Amino acid sequence: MSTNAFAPPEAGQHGAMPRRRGSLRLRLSLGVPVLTALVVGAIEWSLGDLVEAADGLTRMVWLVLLLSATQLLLIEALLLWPLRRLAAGCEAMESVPAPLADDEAAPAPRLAAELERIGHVMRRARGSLWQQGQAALALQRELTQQRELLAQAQRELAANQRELAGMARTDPLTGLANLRVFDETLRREFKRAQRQRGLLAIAVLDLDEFKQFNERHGSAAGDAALQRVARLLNERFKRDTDVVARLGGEEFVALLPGFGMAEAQGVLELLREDLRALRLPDGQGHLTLSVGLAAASPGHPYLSAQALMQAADEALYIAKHAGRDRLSLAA
Ligand SMILES: Nc1nc2c(ncn2[C@@H]2O[C@H](COP(=O)(O)OP(=O)(O)OP(=O)(O)O)[C@@H](O)[C@H]2O)c(=O)[nH]1
Repeated sequence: MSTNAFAPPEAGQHGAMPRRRGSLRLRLSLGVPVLTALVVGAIEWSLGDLVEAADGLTRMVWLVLLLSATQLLLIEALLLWPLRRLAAGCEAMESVPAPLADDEAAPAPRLAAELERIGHVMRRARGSLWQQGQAALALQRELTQQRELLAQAQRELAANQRELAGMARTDPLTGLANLRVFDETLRREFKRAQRQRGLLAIAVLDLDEFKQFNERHGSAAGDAALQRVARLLNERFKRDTDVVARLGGEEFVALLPGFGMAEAQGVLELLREDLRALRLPDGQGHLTLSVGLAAASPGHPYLSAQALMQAADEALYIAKHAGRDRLSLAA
């Protein structure tokens, strides 16, 4: 039996097992009587005279002893010895295999090559993982940049929306409220004045002969002049309730809640003085204003906001036709 209990079975060994079991049975059933008879015969033949001389009982005892000894030997040889080998084999299979001796380590070169191959695959896998990690980091950086760009775009969009909303309510050249805002405010303040039996004045202001100014000094100078007049208006009408707007071209309007004709007239005269004092660039001379003023009060009511506005417009028309650079009061 091999010392290596884990050695693979030799070819055909499994197939031979049933035959070996059959052979054992044959040996036990046929071999034992036959061999016993042969052994007894041989002994009787070799001890012939001695056996012949013995009496019947002694001969019988002798034969029984011989048979028993022979059968014991045969059972030992044919049955017990194979069983012992089998038991030894099973014990060897259950025990821990002994380490391979150096001369038994034949697969070492193959094992080393396999380990080398596995190491190579693991190094490649590690390199691939590192590359994927780098790619993920680059993607993360890109994502952060895109987020910053998106946040920047959102800020710009919000600013643009505010600007657009502002543009919808303001005159782009002067920054004053536009006609739409003025109309809303006029309707609101007129109703309030009616409700509270308060005062409400409207002044329509128009620069005189601005066409000539543009022709002499250019439209850029005209734009700058319009901006300076707008600043004067803002400075002069600076109460929270005052609203100054550009109606278009060189025409402006001031809505003065709580002011009657006298108060509004006083402020407008100051404004005309401001304009006279305004220093324009060399050679541009000075600007003058024509103003039409109308005021609603409990003693002088108007039917509607439009009627009040129309009265101020008519007063302006009178001021223009009276020679310009003056303030005209609505009747
Ligand atoms: N530079 C500049 N000029 C403008 C603007 N809007 C209108 N104007 C000019 O203002 C002038 C207005 O001319 P008119 O309506 O005849 O009025 P005016 O010359 O002031 O004459 P009166 O009002 O009768 O005194 C025109 O020449 C327009 O081109 C603007 O935003 N910028």
